[in-house]
Amino acid sequence: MTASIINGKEVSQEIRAGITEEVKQLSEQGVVPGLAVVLVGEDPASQVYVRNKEKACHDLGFYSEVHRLDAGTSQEDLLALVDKLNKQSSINGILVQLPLPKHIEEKAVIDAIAVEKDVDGFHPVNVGNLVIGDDSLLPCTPAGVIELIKRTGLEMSGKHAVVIGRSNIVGKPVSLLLQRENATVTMCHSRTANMKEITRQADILVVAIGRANFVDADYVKPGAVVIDVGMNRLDNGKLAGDVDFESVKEVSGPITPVPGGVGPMTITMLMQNTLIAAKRAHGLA
Ligand SMILES: Nc1nc2c(c(=O)[nH]1)N[C@@H](CN(C=O)c1ccc(C(=O)N[C@@H](CCC(=O)O)C(=O)O)cc1)CN2
Repeated sequence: MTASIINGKEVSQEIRAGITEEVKQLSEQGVVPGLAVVLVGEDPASQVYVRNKEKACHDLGFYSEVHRLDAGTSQEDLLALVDKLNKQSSINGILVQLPLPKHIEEKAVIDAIAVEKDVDGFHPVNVGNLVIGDDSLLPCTPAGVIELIKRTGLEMSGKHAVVIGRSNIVGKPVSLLLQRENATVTMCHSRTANMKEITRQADILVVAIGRANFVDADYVKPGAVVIDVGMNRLDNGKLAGDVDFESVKEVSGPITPVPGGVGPMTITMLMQNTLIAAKRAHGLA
């Protein structure tokens, strides 16, 4: 039997409809959420993502600023801009598009963003709050993964979730968020022995290993929910996930495609975080 497909675009639209409503209500109190996006250099994919963020702000009624800086911009100048945005009251969220050019230290820039404006959820204080279970701005892609699993109707509590990948921006935070939902979580990575034996026990399988079509049907327990966070650009220009969708969908339960699965959720959760940050800034959350 072929699995049902989890449509990330549709879920995004539903969430955005809710955000639009909240923005309308906030505007009656004179509050407009504001997002600043900073892009350094001309990476083509980053340019597309930044344009999409700008469009999302426009569509949802947010105030937005996009700062496009030369590839040769110094770290000092970038930090000065972040400092200025930290102090700007019309800005509730600051996002520095990654990757940055090699001469700029990513960590120095992330650490410089005010914790309450860190709508990427990458600042060490937000990461620490996530670890100890305190309120924090959640990283967008992992938050999107949890939202998509919820939409399948599967109760995560007590289920075995296996996460393939241990990156700071996806694997680690996703595993923490799954634990928060009371799932029993196992993490696998490039050095895991007998990976298939472990993944075949998963009721929920989240794949974020960065290798095109790595997971095939042999890795998957029949009926398991499969979430593919991979985005690999192939030599033919096409986008492939970390999951071999055609093979896996024959055995799995609900499954996300690439494109059209987790990807669209990333920008939507960013907008959600900016809304939360704006409400907190005005004592409304
Ligand atoms: N500061 C940040 N930088 C980067 C992040 C991030 O969350 N914060 N994530 C990625 C890029 N990204 C958003 O910035 C992003 C990636 C992919 C998508 C998306 O909608 N993907 C589509 C396919 C798009 C395509 O065809 O290329 C999909 O999967 O359907 C949105 C946002 C790295 N940098």
